Amino acid sequence: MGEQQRNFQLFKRFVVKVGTSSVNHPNGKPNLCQIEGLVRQLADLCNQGKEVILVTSGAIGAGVGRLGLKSRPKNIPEKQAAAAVGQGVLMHIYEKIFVEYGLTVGQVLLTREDFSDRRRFLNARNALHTLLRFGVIPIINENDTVAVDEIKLGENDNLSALVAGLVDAEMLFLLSDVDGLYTADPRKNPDANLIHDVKEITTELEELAGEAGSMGTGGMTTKLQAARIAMHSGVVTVIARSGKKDVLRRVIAGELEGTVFWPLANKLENKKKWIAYSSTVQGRIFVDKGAVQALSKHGKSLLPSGVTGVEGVFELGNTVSIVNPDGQEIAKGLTNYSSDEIVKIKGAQTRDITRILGHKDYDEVVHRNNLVLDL
Ligand SMILES: Nc1ncnc2c1ncn2[C@@H]1O[C@H](COP(=O)(O)OP(=O)(O)O)[C@@H](O)[C@H]1O
Ligand SMILES: N[C@@H](CCC(=O)OP(=O)(O)O)C(=O)O
Repeated sequence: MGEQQRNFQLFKRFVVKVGTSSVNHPNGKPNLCQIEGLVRQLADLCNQGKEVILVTSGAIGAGVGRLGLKSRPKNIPEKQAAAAVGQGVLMHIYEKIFVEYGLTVGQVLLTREDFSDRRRFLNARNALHTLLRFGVIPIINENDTVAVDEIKLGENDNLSALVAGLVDAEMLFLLSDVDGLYTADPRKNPDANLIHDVKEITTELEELAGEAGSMGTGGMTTKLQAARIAMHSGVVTVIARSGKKDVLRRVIAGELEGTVFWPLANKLENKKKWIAYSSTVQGRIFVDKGAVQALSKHGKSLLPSGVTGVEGVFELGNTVSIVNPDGQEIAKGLTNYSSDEIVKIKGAQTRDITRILGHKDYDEVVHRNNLVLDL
């Protein structure tokens, strides 16, 4: 991607995420004008031969509206119930409007586990690719009715970035009730300025990101998390205002709209993308300074000799976090040995693994092909 070359017309596959604040009015009733405008734009992209995947929030909000609740529920069972009602309301509206444009939609409800379990991840990927092959527009939301806290993402920014990685999209839109990322929350600071381009998500930038408005969940914090995942996955991400007329067409044509997050030069290959952002970390492996050097500077695998400790209970093939002597995570990877085995072989030479464990399937605790640095 050329320097600041804002022209995305050649892109074929787009993930468009629309937040609660764009889909619902503050009372929870659907914002039909906004939904209609969005569907019209998505339909027009399809008419140009492009593929679109819609990630939509708003089920809980719509459930609140339909049930006539006074406010958004705080406890999980009520959120689950509101989502069960609201998801149907939402899909009914989308289906009705998309059909007017001659397009077919398919509902896909995902949970965290659909990403963290490699088999389910590949299943979801196959299903989505098949929907696209059939010319269907997948409409995705988190499966709020069954997703309890432990398996919940809780907001759709991260979900949409994982979906963009899952379907190998070229561009991710995070449509919200704000023009993009500002130097401060524009609701609280009217002098804040819009940032047009981001090439790296630094800690200074993260400090600019504030909380959600009255309806949304994640605010700018989760949008930056999503942008980081997308940047590492080679996906261009744009935060823009959903209510602006023809915003998708204008951004794609290269107009100076929203905040564009540019992908990093070295995008992660598929398996590493999954290790870094989708899989669930099951434990931590502590390493010494020499191992940090070997991994970070010389692209080596992690050998038992560099391991100083283990935390958590995990099995062969699980994802682990690799931690330096200062307690900072330096990498994630798939382990070749269980936590019990690593306790026994930590600090040992590879030639001693068989003597200690009675078997040796691998020299490396984590092979460099299954290791992701620069998270
Ligand atoms: N630095 C910032 N730049 C822009 N918006 C910000 C910033 N910090 C916090 N926000 C808030 O984030 C809100 C959008 O996030 P959120 O309410 O979660 O929307 P959505 O439902 O679209 O995901 C904006 O309305 C804004 O008030
Ligand atoms: N899955 C939830 C979305 C939660 C939420 O508020 O998300 P967002 O508006 O993207 O911050 C729903 O449909 O209500």
